[in-house]
Amino acid sequence: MAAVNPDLQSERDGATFDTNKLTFLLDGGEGMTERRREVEAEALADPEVTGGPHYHFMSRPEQYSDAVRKAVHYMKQAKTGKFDNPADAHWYRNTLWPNEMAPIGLHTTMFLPTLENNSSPEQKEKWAPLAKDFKIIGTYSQTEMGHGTNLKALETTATYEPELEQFILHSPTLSSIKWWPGGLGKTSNFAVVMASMIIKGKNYGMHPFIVQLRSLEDHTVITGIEVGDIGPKFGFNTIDNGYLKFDHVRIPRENLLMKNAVVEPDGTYVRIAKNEKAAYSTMIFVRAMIVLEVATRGLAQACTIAVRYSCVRRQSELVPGGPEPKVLDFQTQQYKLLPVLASCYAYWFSGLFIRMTYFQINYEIQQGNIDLLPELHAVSSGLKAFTSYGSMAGIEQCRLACGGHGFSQASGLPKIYTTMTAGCTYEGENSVLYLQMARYLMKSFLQAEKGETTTNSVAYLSKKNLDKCVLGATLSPDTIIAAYEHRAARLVRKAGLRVNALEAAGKPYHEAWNLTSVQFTKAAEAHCHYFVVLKFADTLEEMEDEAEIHNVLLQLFQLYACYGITNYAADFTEDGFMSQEQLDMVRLRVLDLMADIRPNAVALVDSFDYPDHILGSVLGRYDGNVYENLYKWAKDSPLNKTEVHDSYYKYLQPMITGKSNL
Ligand SMILES: CCCCCCCCCC/C=C\CCCCCCC/C=C/C(=O)SCCNC(=O)CCNC(=O)[C@H](O)C(C)(C)COP(=O)(O)OP(=O)(O)OC[C@H]1O[C@@H](n2cnc3c(N)ncnc32)[C@H](O)[C@@H]1OP(=O)(O)O
Ligand SMILES: Cc1cc2nc3c(=O)[nH]c(=O)nc-3n(C[C@H](O)[C@H](O)[C@H](O)COP(=O)(O)OP(=O)(O)OC[C@H]3O[C@@H](n4cnc5c(N)ncnc54)[C@H](O)[C@@H]3O)c2cc1C
Repeated sequence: MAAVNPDLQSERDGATFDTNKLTFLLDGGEGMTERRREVEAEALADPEVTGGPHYHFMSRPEQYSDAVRKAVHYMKQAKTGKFDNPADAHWYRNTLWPNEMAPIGLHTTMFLPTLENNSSPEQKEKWAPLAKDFKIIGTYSQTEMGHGTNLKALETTATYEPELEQFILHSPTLSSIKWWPGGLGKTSNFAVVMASMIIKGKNYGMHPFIVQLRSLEDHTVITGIEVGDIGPKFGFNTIDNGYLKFDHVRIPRENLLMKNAVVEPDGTYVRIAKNEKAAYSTMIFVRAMIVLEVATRGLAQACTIAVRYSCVRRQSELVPGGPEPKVLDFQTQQYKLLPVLASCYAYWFSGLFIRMTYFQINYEIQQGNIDLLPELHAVSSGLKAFTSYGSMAGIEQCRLACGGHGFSQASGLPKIYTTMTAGCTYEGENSVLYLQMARYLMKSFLQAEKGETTTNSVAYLSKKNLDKCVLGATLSPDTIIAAYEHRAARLVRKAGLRVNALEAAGKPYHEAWNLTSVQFTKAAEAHCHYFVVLKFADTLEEMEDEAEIHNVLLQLFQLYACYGITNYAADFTEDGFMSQEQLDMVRLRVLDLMADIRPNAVALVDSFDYPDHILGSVLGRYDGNVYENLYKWAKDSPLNKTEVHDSYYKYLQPMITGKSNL
């Protein structure tokens, strides 16, 4: 192993805390870290994982094909039961496909969970083992060319025919063609297809059906089905997002997944689920997972790259005539990166929270208690939107902080960005999800107005909030939380009152809502911001015996909160809640906190504990040996395989010399 760049080593030597211990906290315990490292180490030692062709030097068809090679490698091992623990499987896949979508990604994250959570016990017994053993490979096929958001408008029909006890799947229009599902184009042989169910002329809305798409013998497409890849995208090169068209394809009645609703042989429809949105359950699962597994990890990787590089990169002068400083010593560079680093930690703790909450509430839902479903739907929707947007913006900030080299694929940042930014759109477009949360906020506001107590994430709405901000220079968590509560409660109330006023002025509710929806998305964002601040503070409060780590996390918490206040200053000040003096103090504290955190910046990103293979970055290498590896990267570029490129003979030579050697 090459010696560590002294500029990076000195950073590590100067850290005030043990990075390992912080890693344990992030992973959820020392045992979890150890197990993750074991899984990663095994994967990293396997040439099938690390030895393939260079991702960036392949064409897209090659990238897809190589990802399928890896998928087969994964499936062979999974079949042995090696990855029966979901966490192990997850760590292994992250190492196998760093910042890439696996062609079987939808199989593991949506197809299998939908079979498990939406099937009757008999169906589960039939289908889940086939899927777990990869005897069938499936995807989740919901979105259509014409509709992704508005699920009530899905046009694919599943029309029941009692005589033959079959459903007939059909795509009646161009816009009804299924469009986007991952792994659909070339990889999957099965899909859960979401279609509007029609019985005796009545439309019962979207229901899940399990449908075979391709032969299990030779992968040829089943008669009546047309399926293919939708072409190159902004990113997601390794996955075949696909299209799917049905021409009166018949499937047995039993292929309706019947946990939530049953269709009897004579066509009688029986609803079982207490909540009519039960069929939406897989989306809640994925939204809850996106917060930590997509948004936060993408941002943490980008931060690792940019912070390490900023301690290796020397440029310009700080002291006139003096040596070139590390660029992280410029205050403006700290302002670019350290608030983003603080966001990473803030999102991480909310991600841990929503993951745990999802599993707890889903367990209750499976037992038939759906009381907390609206809370889970609202919080998972809001946090997905809030963190994916914050991460997208933060990754771009990291790229800008790396100057010219940030623009190279060698930085690893474009790949992280394009993979992560898709998370702002898929699984519910962010504005749409904020508006879902807003519905919940509006209801809670009305409850609070009636003097009822609101609970869980919206408990603060029925509390008496402070009229004046008591935030002082010590930035105690309680005063920070109170400020964020006040802001969110005020924005929710303002939006709620406007809806009421517009209605009172004669507007129908839907119009009043639309005319208030910008305010409501801002209120939802403010609510999420408060919630993330709160979960960070809760983590600090629950921490045991780790004074050094507590210290640096408290600084990050304060930086996250103060930076948020300065960015949304008007929200905190315009009603006279926070004074100009307090705002000025907060602005200065941001600068002080950056100076306090600066010596620990590298240790804070090291604590994320990403192996170089996962980062995929020359700039963010653990050893900091950036320049020699940038040079090597360039030499490996396919354009440098020959001294004179073919295009010279084809185009330039005839123009320059008037003759051609071809
Ligand atoms: C220890 C380590 C362990 C590690 C293990 C981890 C393993 C995890 C690995 C996973 C890792 C990462 C995952 C990333 C993988 C990413 C791949 C994803 C690829 C992408 C896939 C997709 O995009 S699939 C398609 C997704 N599509 C959507 O999201 C569509 C968005 N639209 C909707 O959801 C709805 O149509 C919408 C909510 C917008 C409106 O619905 P509609 O039917 O019109 O309903 P409304 O009338 O508006 O509302 C009626 C009431 O229903 C409530 N409601 C809506 N949705 C839900 C819901 N889902 N659940 C509950 N309730 C819902 C709504 O709030 C209304 O209620 P109200 O009371 O009337 O207000
Ligand atoms: C990379 C990627 C992977 C995907 N994978 C899958 C998959 O595996 N399976 C699958 O089924 N789907 C998948 N999708 C589809 C994805 O779920 C949808 O694209 C997403 O839900 C957004 O829906 P849409 O495309 O219809 O956007 P639209 O709804 O058309 O959004 C366009 C604009 O309209 C606005 N808008 C729409 N409705 C409203 C409203 N009610 N109020 C206010 N504004 C509104 C939006 O905010 C947005 O600005 C994937 C998409 C991507 C990009």
